[in-house]
Amino acid sequence: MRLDIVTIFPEFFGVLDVSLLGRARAAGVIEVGVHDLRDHTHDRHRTVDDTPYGGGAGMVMKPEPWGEALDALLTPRSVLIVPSPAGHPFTQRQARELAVREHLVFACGRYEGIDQRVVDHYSERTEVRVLSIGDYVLNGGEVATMAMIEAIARLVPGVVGNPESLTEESHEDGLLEYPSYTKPASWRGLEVPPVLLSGNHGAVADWRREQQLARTRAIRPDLIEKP
Ligand SMILES: COc1cccc(Cn2ccc3ccc(-c4cc(N)[nH]n4)cc32)c1
Repeated sequence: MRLDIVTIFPEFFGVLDVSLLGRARAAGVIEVGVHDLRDHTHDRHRTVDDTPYGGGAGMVMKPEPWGEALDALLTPRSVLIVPSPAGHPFTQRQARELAVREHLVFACGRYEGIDQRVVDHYSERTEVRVLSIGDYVLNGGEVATMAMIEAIARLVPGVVGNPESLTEESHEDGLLEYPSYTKPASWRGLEVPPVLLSGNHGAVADWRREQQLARTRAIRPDLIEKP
């Protein structure tokens, strides 16, 4: 898999060399390119934003630098991912879908966002996903991109040491995960649920499923599909 990130803060992504992704890059499983949007400006001030048509507060990112930057990166097999508070929810299902794709290009906006014509233009000629990581507003797309890259990269074969650990996670089966315990069996008067010490694997599996359902009903009833 290749990831390309376009941003006005390329230094933000330096951490990708040390995280989980660092090992994946070292193993050649994932290639990452970080690109400064300002390299695609041609004025003395390297301008990437301007005032919004129709008035209003803040600034909007100009389409021309984005067009030049994305033309240089996108191929017909790419997926262009545009983080936005107005996007479709980024979910574990999205992460699974994107983890098997060949080339992801992340467009990290700032200010009040990117001129809409950029999404409109590329939607005509490639796959574009405008995605939100949650119902809150960040200052730009970089943090959202980092979160999505981590969620996606860990599902790419060869990135995580033990692939089995990926199957029993929250949201993998549509439910929240069960509570986990380790030694000591008793801590500050709190005991590990006895079933987990029983050695009865069937009873443990049943208990864990019950815990998943109870937790999901209590914390995220929206995840339980209505019959
Ligand atoms: C576009 O509308 C906006 C309105 C007010 C501020 C901003 C700031 N901003 C700029 C680019 C950008 C990209 C992503 C996000 C974002 C994503 C999520 N889940 N929250 N926030 C926020 C971004 C944008």
